[in-house]
Amino acid sequence: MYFYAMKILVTAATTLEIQPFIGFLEEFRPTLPANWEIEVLIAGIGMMHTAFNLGSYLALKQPDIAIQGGIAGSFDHNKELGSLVLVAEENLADLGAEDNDQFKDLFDIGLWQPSQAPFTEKSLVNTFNSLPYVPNLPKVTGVTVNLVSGSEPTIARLNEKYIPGIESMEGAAFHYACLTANIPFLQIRSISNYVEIRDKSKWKIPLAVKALNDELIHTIKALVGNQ
Ligand SMILES: O=C(O)c1cccc(C(=O)CC[C@H]2O[C@@H](n3cnc4c(=O)[nH]cnc43)[C@H](O)[C@@H]2O)c1
Repeated sequence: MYFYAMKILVTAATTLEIQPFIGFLEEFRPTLPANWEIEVLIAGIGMMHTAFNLGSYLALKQPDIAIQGGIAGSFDHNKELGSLVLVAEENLADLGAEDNDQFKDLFDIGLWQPSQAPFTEKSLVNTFNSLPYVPNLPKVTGVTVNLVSGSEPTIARLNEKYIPGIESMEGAAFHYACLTANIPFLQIRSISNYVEIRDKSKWKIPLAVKALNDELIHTIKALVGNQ
């Protein structure tokens, strides 16, 4: 017998990334406990689309938990393509000013303060620790960019400044929206490629999508099971 209601949002940039999960949900939804809802939002690629679409959704629907799933680039070449990570904190890694050959973010140039809400010491940290289930995955720092990194100087700069595990184009917008709206969240990423000089032939998108979707399905089943 289930006594409480639960609304869960699963969001991704593209349909391609979570198509298998969408298929699973069609069959799983009728078996959900009464008063449970699981919805999918395809928010679009990049921070602008994610911030607007997710912000609008959260304001209207106010889910209890939000999960962002997506593929990502790994800075760590020891991580296998198709492996999964949980993003513990996010950084906006290309919002700022160029000072000759130096990049300065908005904290460096004093336009933002390191602990202004919802930041914790310059990062968008997932500070929620009361979710009923958290996947047991390696926790990493994410950087979010508008321009996918594909040159040695850029990769070196990001490694030095943020010590990131992964790079995406939406993670920081997701953390920002959920922290601001006070909605507990998880960002699960599956490694499709290494962050390196662009060579799309080396990307393993189907492998990463399969791993991501298996994990999303497992996470939803665990959340329902842990109610
Ligand atoms: O063709 C390209 O050069 C290209 C570059 C980045 C992403 C794509 C995609 O088709 C996927 C978009 C989606 O993937 C995430 N993603 C995956 N790997 C990376 C990365 O190394 N750096 C940043 N983002 C990445 C991203 O979140 C996008 O939503 C094609």
